[in-house]
Amino acid sequence: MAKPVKKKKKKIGNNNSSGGGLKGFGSVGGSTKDKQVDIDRSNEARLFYDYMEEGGAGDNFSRCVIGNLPLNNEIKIRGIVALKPIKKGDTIIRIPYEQAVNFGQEGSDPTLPAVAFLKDYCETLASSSSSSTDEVDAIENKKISGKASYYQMLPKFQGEDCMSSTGFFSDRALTELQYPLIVEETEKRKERICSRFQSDIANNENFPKWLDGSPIIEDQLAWAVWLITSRVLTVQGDAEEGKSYRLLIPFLDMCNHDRSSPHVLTGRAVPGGELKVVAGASIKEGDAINIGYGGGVAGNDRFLQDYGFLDTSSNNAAYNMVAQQLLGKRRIVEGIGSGYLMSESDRLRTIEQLNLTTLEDDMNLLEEEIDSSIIAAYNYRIGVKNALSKFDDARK
Ligand SMILES: C[S@@+](CC[C@H](N)C(=O)[O-])C[C@H]1O[C@@H](n2cnc3c(N)ncnc32)[C@H](O)[C@@H]1O
Repeated sequence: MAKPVKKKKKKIGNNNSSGGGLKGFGSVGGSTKDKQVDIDRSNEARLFYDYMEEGGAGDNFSRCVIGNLPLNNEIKIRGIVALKPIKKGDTIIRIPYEQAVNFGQEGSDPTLPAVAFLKDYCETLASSSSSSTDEVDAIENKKISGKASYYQMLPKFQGEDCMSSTGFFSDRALTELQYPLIVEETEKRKERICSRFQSDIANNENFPKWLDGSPIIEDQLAWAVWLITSRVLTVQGDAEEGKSYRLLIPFLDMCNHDRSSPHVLTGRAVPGGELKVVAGASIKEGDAINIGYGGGVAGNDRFLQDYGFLDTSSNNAAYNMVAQQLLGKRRIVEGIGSGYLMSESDRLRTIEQLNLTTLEDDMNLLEEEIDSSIIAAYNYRIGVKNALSKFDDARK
């Protein structure tokens, strides 16, 4: 009897595949190389692509993949890169709603979704690698599968990325910002983390353990809060329901920020829905697929607290926004005083702090400094002072 012909499952990462699969793994053409993009060919990434394909999102990887992209002349960061030209108006990324992780309705306290995330993260990774607590071993032996393969791709606890947000700054680095409202909001967020940790985790014997079996510590909740503020998107639900939800959207959450990005985010948090990035301009092979964070209205006060980097795109627009707040010409977007103009007393005490050193002093201090948080603090106050002086010059 003839053997039944088995339908071969198309495997992502197979270099011979055309269309679907991960065409780019071995075959990205010249321009990607010219742009110095290293495509992520790790086992971890392949397992993640398999998971996405199983959930119906495999077509994305014929258009774009994860790579390390040059951010400026010095460093590269992980992001999404185009594998082929994409026309304006075409879909770049398309993720079924069912593959997103929904942390409930939008709200101003990030510790709530962070607790939900931390619980899911620990449970998902524990059940996936139950026979091994060693992450590397688990990946190499392909024990990581399903959603765990996505969680495995997230920036790690105590990794460099999260340490650059103000929640992880030393007291000295916070002081060096010369910006009291950031210091106060950071402290308020830390207090919230502390009380949420006590109420929902420390005294809850049913809360899952960390990956190595030890009880969860407060710093792990702080890391989860940073993951929420830096990666979760607020997406509207059903049009009639009128609610918005906080979604962690695999793959789409690997797009970096560029204020001038023309690409558009669309979609709804509804069963059967799709979350998309649509090309707002034509894309060339090797281009980074960036999106604009913070709805285009967030300044560097928010970027440093929520994402852990300073936005210098679009002629330092993110610094100009902070300067406009300080001059009473722009409302505060989020955090302390949200929705209002900065009070006169807050403006005065901030300007007083910024006047403690001159721009020249700051540039000299920056040159000597090696601590990355203090470097970020100096860069922040230099950026704000430069923006303030531009407005001053314009007034003269
Ligand atoms: C939504 S994630 C984007 C993907 C992320 N690079 C990754 O590897 O998972 C947001 C984080 O990426 C980094 N990031 C995004 N855009 C950036 C930019 N323009 N400059 C510096 N870091 C950026 C920051 O660490 C930020 O908190």
